[in-house]
Amino acid sequence: MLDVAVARARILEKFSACGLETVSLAAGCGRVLAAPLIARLSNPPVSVSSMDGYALKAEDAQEGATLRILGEAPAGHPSSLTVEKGTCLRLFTGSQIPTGADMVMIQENVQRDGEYATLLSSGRAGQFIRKEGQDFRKGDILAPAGKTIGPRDIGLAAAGGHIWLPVSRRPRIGVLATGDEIVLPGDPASADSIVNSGAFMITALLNSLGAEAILLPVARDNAASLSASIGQAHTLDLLVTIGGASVGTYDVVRSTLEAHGLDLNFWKIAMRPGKPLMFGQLGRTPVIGLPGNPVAALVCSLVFIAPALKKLLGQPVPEEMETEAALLGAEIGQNDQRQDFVRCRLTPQGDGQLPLATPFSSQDSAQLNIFAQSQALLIRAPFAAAEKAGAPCRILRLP
Ligand SMILES: Nc1nc2c(c(=O)[nH]1)N[C@H]1C(S)=C(S)[C@@H](COP(=O)(O)OP(=O)(O)OC[C@H]3O[C@@H](n4cnc5c(N)ncnc54)[C@H](O)[C@@H]3O)O[C@H]1N2
Ligand code: MOO
Repeated sequence: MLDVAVARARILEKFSACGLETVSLAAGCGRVLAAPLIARLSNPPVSVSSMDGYALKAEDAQEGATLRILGEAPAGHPSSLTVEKGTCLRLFTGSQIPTGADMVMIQENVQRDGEYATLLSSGRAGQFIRKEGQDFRKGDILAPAGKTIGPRDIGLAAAGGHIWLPVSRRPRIGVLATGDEIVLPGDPASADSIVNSGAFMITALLNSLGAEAILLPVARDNAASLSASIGQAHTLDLLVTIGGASVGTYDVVRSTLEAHGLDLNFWKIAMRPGKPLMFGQLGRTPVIGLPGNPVAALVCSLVFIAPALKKLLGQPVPEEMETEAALLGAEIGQNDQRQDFVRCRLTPQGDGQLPLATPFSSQDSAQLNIFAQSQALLIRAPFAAAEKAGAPCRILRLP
């Protein structure tokens, strides 16, 4: 059985960026930038006031000084007047700073009497002025290629004068559940039916990570039924099958894929859950065969498909799986030859201490309830020795 890190590397080397498209700013949130975002404007484009008040010269800003008010300039209505010594201009938050002025006195510190303003405090040059380009300047890099665009990036892009964004195309990933016993959620079910939780869970995960996951119709455990969906593989960036990957008489996924020309890269890895994982290439489309047990299917998706998806999106992928440090919340026995991904609770600890990772007593790979309550997977290397509570360990946080 193949080592998990080797399997991950063999999968990742077969993936590369799947292409670009242009989307409107309004549709950009959650997408991945395909080129650096360069500011087309400065922000603010001119120096503006950050308060409601009066623009004046710092040399006049002495407590008790009385200045003549030249007029007013609301935001969006700049004044052509020049502030000379002994004068000021009424303005508001966002108003352009008029020529000649180099500071703003807030209105709370001004007593107005008709055309005259008496200062109730002193001030200094630059006070309450947002200088032109203070936030960013035309030509600055606002966000690098590969960044997932969030709501704050949308604001930044808008302020930088962008209405169209170059983004990575959302990779099309077909998710194909297989099995005679599989029914759709809500469908009439007999006592021996199993609801297709797997495909819905994987589709949700992949969509949340930036893919366009396509829930394919459930295929039955026969070549004819599987062939209908396998025939669509060339339209996809990745085909993911669920179930039928093990050694049972009705596990026909691999043989049917091979009949369609699958170039098998590997089958079976030293991982729990996830032993029957399969990987190969059908023409130009990579195919990942996930185990049927839904927990195994999702754990394999996190470990193998999530980084492959990053590559399809043109994002950098660390060479090794990204794990975090934690402490064991309970003692744990010696591991066997499979790298273990143990469902556990995470308990935060105070004083900058690492969280405690406590395994659930049942680790059955069909138990979705325990899986949903788990916050992390405790990772145990093949043949890891027994450990006492409090020992350092590595975890993978669950989304
Ligand atoms: N003799 C052996 N038996 C098994 C082995 C083995 O090495 N030797 N491996 C076990 C392991 S590990 C796993 S994991 C399972 C995976 O087998 P398959 O990938 O062939 O999956 P199925 O047999 O089709 O299904 C397993 C289980 O999961 C249910 N299932 C399938 N698809 C879905 C879905 N979309 N949503 C929810 N549940 C699903 C299915 O009904 C079965 O109960 O094999 C072990 N056996
Ligand atoms: O992949 Mo299986 O879930 O190891 O039991």
